[in-house]
Amino acid sequence: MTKELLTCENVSKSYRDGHHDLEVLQGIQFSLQEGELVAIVGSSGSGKSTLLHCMGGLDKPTSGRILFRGQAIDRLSSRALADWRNQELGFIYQFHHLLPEFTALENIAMPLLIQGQSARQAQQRAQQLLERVGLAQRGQHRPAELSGGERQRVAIARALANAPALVLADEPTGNLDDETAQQVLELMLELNRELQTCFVIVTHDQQLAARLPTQVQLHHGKLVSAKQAGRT
Ligand SMILES: Nc1ncnc2c1ncn2[C@@H]1O[C@H](COP(=O)(O)OP(=O)(O)OP(=O)(O)O)[C@@H](O)[C@H]1O
Repeated sequence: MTKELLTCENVSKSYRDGHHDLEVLQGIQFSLQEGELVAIVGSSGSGKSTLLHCMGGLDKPTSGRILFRGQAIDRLSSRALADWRNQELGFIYQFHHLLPEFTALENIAMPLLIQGQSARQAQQRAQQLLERVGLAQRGQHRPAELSGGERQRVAIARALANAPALVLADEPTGNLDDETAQQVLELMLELNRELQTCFVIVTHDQQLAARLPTQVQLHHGKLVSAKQAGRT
């Protein structure tokens, strides 16, 4: 049986633009199930990143609610929101956002240290994750010493460090050549199956989106379709 993980309930977001309100998201309504794999697609400026940021509690809807396992995240104090993000969410960005002065291993261990794990525990977990993403021998390299694909693998490992229920990825392959993008996508598909972690992947790439079982399409801030493979 599927269980609801996150629900966008009539989510709208607008920004003040001089004397006008710029409506970036309008009445978005959909639910993610535990362990689901979803693409958010739409042309540039359609509101994909804004929606992802609202889902991750990095931005607040102007109206509507985001519920995580039934609890409205906008009701959380900023401290509770930060704890929620730490425990339940992982983020992957187009540009890896790894800390340049730290090694791959240290970058992955960082969220665990912040959570209060011992250095030894954090290192062990980081090493396991490095092995899982195929970079067992690269732990001591700094981001500048890794290829673009390797950096994204480290970013994926870091996003999974806390064993989150939900990973939000904003154009995770947008900066990679086609072959590397395919490999990085395959890795995310495998990890979704293995760990039952829900992945939401924002992408411009229709071919990549077609590999995912569910696609949510935005057009000018409105949800125009939510397609599920194998369902009508
Ligand atoms: N902080 C902000 N203040 C004002 N306008 C904003 C802000 N953030 C986003 N916007 C506007 O909201 C709209 C949607 O932006 P968003 O980044 O969500 O789109 P996107 O679909 O992710 O685009 P892209 O694919 O190019 O990254 C754009 O018109 C953008 O200019």
